[in-house]
Amino acid sequence: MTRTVVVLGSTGSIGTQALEIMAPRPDAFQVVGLSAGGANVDLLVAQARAHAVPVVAVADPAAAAAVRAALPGTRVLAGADAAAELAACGADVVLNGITGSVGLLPTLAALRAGSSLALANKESLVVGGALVHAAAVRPDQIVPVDSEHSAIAQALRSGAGHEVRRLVLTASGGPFRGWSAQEVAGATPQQALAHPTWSMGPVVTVNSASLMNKGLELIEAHLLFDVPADRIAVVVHPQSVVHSMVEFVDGSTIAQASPPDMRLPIALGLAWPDRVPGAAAACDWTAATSWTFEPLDEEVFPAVGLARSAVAASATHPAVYNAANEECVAAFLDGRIGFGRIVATVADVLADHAGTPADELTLDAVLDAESWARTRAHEVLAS
Ligand SMILES: NC(=O)C1=CN([C@@H]2O[C@H](COP(=O)(O)OP(=O)(O)OC[C@H]3O[C@@H](n4cnc5c(N)ncnc54)[C@H](OP(=O)(O)O)[C@@H]3O)[C@@H](O)[C@H]2O)C=CC1
Ligand SMILES: CC(=O)[C@@H](O)[C@H](O)COP(=O)(O)O
Ligand SMILES: [Mn+2]
Repeated sequence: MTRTVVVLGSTGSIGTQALEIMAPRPDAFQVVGLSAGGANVDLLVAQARAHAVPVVAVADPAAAAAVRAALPGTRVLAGADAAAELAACGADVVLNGITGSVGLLPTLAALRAGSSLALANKESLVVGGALVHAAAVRPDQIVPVDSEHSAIAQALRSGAGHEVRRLVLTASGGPFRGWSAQEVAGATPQQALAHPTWSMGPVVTVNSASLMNKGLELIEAHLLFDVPADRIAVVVHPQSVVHSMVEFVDGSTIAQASPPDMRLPIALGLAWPDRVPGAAAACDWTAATSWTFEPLDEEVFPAVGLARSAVAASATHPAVYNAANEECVAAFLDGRIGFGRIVATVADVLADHAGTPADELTLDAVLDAESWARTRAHEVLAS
């Protein structure tokens, strides 16, 4: 049966790969909506034409006007709420490939509309926490696309929840693996954007370099799989072939392995629970190869430890962790601060946050915490 699919963030790394998967498989997928910020109008227009998409949502109003002019006969939604409006259309699958916590309202809208949510936008789950689960109208509605969480979801097909001892998230270690704290503090944007194994958008790439990505993923795994943070380990695996593991109570570990290629977890997210034949290449077992694993240097990379503290502190600390980081990454990429200030500032902002208990969590509390964290991050950076 053909699935109708909305792609949010269609012009980004996740979005373009999703369209690449769906284009040659019209019997399996029909693209019924695209959304983007508006920075790449020509690409968005080309995508809409290539897939004969009836509705396009664009956050930037001026870019939306340009898209409307280029696509007569196509419905164009414009403005900050456009992605959420599109996400609410009731498609079979909504792939959220937006970057940043601006993806929260579209995530909630897709779930409330009953769509299967193929979730690459980890930030929306991290910041929304229990509110995201509460928006779901049926079990298993959220299908992880993040490579580690897709790996865990696949490994969990092998055993019941009560048999799980712990989850083991793999981390590439990023471009600064093995560097001293002093060297990391002085890293340039060019160095931070040179990921050793993955080609991704700029924000997640910088987050990989600071290990903030792994901190976000620890919170994401805790929320997705309902496993306490102290039963989620992080291990550095520089080859990025083992995408994560589940350790079971009898000492067995199930790992998911494939060459680093997001088309595999994206395709599985779109077709879940089915696999898409030929989505990506498998490991080549005829060539000599080595996989290595090493502990994370938590002194040089304190971001994962900070994520654990954020989960323990209150229901809004994860939103603060993410929002402060988003502001710092933007400042770093603009050349306004050094790399070393990113995680240090997130730590300072977290320490200043009063927090909201889990039983008092509301959307307003999350949005207020985010807004406070962004302001506080700028104050810390200016001080
Ligand atoms: N890339 C990867 O391999 C992986 C990514 N992820 C996660 O997936 C998400 C997307 O990452 P990635 O594809 O790398 O990011 P990119 O920066 O490559 O793409 C981001 C996309 O979001 C769009 N966008 C930005 N703001 C808005 C908005 N307000 N409304 C609608 N769309 C918007 C951008 O549009 P425009 O072009 O107009 O700016 C673009 O299409 C992130 O959460 C990331 O952490 C997770 C695992 C792997
Ligand atoms: C491909 C993917 O899922 C990214 O989130 C990836 O995890 C980044 O790599 P590291 O954060 O492990 O460096
Ligand atoms: Mn990941």
